[in-house]
Amino acid sequence: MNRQAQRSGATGVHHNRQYSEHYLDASSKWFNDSSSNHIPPLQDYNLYGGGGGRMYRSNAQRSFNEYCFDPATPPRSYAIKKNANGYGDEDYSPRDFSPGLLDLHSFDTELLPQITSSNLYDSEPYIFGKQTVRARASENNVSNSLAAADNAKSSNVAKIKVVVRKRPLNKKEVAKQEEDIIDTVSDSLTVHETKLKVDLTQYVEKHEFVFDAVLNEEVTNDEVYCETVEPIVPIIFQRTKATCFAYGQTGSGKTYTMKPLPLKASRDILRLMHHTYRNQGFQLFVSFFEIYGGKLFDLLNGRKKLCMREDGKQQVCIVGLQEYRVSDVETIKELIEQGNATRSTGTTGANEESSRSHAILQLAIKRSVEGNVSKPPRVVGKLSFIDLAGSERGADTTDNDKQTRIEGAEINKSLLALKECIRALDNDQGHIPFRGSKLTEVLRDSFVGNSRTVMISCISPSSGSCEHTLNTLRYADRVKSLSKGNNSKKDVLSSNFNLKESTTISLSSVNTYTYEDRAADAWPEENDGDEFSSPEDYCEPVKPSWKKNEKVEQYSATDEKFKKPNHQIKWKDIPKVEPKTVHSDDDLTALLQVRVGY
Ligand SMILES: Nc1ncnc2c1ncn2[C@@H]1O[C@H](COP(=O)(O)OP(=O)(O)OP(=O)(O)O)[C@@H](O)[C@H]1O
Repeated sequence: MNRQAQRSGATGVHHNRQYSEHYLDASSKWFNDSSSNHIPPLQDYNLYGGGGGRMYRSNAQRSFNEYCFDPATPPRSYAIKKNANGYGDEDYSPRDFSPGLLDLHSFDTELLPQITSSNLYDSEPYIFGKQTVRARASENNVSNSLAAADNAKSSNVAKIKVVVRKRPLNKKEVAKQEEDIIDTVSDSLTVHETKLKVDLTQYVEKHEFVFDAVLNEEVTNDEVYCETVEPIVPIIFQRTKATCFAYGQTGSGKTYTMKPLPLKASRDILRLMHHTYRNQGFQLFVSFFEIYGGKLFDLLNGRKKLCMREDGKQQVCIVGLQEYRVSDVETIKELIEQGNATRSTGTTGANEESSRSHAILQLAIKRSVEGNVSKPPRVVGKLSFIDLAGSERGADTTDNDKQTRIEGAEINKSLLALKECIRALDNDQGHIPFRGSKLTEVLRDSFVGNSRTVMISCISPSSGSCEHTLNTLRYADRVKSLSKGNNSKKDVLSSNFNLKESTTISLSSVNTYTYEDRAADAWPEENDGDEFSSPEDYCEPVKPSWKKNEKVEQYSATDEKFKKPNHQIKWKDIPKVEPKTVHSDDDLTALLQVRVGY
């Protein structure tokens, strides 16, 4: 039984995979991939703490010490802590030692050149202790086959995967009697938008979307990790750069979703380093910085201002960024916590603890060239986590102060630049405007060359956020089209499918929630940061009126009309929809226009 099936069974969540013809190719790649997980179980890793593993641990420690006390590297103090299993772990507090280099500009950021399989696994830059040649040879054989499996796996991982995560209604939304207007079935979701006709009767317009995965409000952060990042972890050992980023309106759950992912990924990376790639000399480095107001700040070095440069090979270098070489999960946890605490947050009209910056946490796998430890190690692969600042509408910012509005304008400017890049990639344009913003310069890696990208679009289920939600989903849909190759005709079709699969249902007899009410309550004046502080705070979703309505059911997502996206279909009662809503491909452009008034 594959993991998906197990998960569905365990949680009762909806994830039964059904792929429409349109999406089978890319999605099934991921499906195949995630169903065959070669990462050894966590227990295997823990075993290294005792028995036969001890030799490895002490050897690893020696190797690490050798590195740390290399004359080229400033000496560090460190403390031995006991880990959960009672075994000693080097635990380097970020404050206890100076970081392991890194002026990225000062050395080659190019990926380590391709190493032939025999080279890779025969060479031993770090020869550990008293292992016999035979033992090493047999270990290398195991590593070879596991690594070969990872190689095969990496080629099956789609270049871009788009996942949508719906959060639960929060207390405030429930108190305002806002409804859950998002219906999820398998990998599709339907947004039920309440609208008014010219004669002021209400109707519901349905918008249907299909993505690589749709995660509903019951899905845990662990499951989000399994669906999104876990499949790309092994491939960063295969000379690949991978990026996971969260996109969505402020307060939609981006930080909540992104925060746990790097630590979970580090755990898997270390497990691979200590198991599949044991004795191969791979090293793990962590860096964490933010883009705030178009400037870069090092979150692991007292918010030191950083400088971004492009070298002759168009490689982006972040001058002065400090990286920490890490070898245990606890240290990574401390670093991540330190970085998160240093991040710029603020209160907006929409979220009390809003991230006002784009935060970028990078896990880099490095390896010394041909085992030459005297040279600085070179990047083999990189996994970047980007928690984008929330997108906002001008309408949401009326009660924000000037600083917050300027921040918002800057955020939207960079998100627009990102959209421009995506559009250019989508159209297969020769020139991709990566230089449009600092954000896109950093993200350049994610979209070119041998790269993999996972976009997690976070949405709120509430009726008051409907417009935001549709904007986010259309944006995600655009990104999704990139994963289908550069067949623009096909892309147009798939986009049209998502945009046109909407219909209208008269709700005048059922829905008493007026347009004016909705406009007034479009977004809470302020968001209580503790609204989700404990599981008890989750609110039992109110059964939405469209779910109670018989007429609505007859137009459900399983309707034949939805199954076959036939653009000749003439929907009954389709009113003239405001162009802003229908043709919102340029939502971010519209956002910027709103901001011109500043
Ligand atoms: N899936 C979820 N389950 C439970 N609580 C959630 C979920 N998603 C978000 N929340 C809660 O919603 C609130 C807002 O989430 P979060 O801060 O992650 O939003 P955000 O999109 O990062 O906002 P901003 O862009 O303003 O930083 C937080 O209190 C968070 O705990």
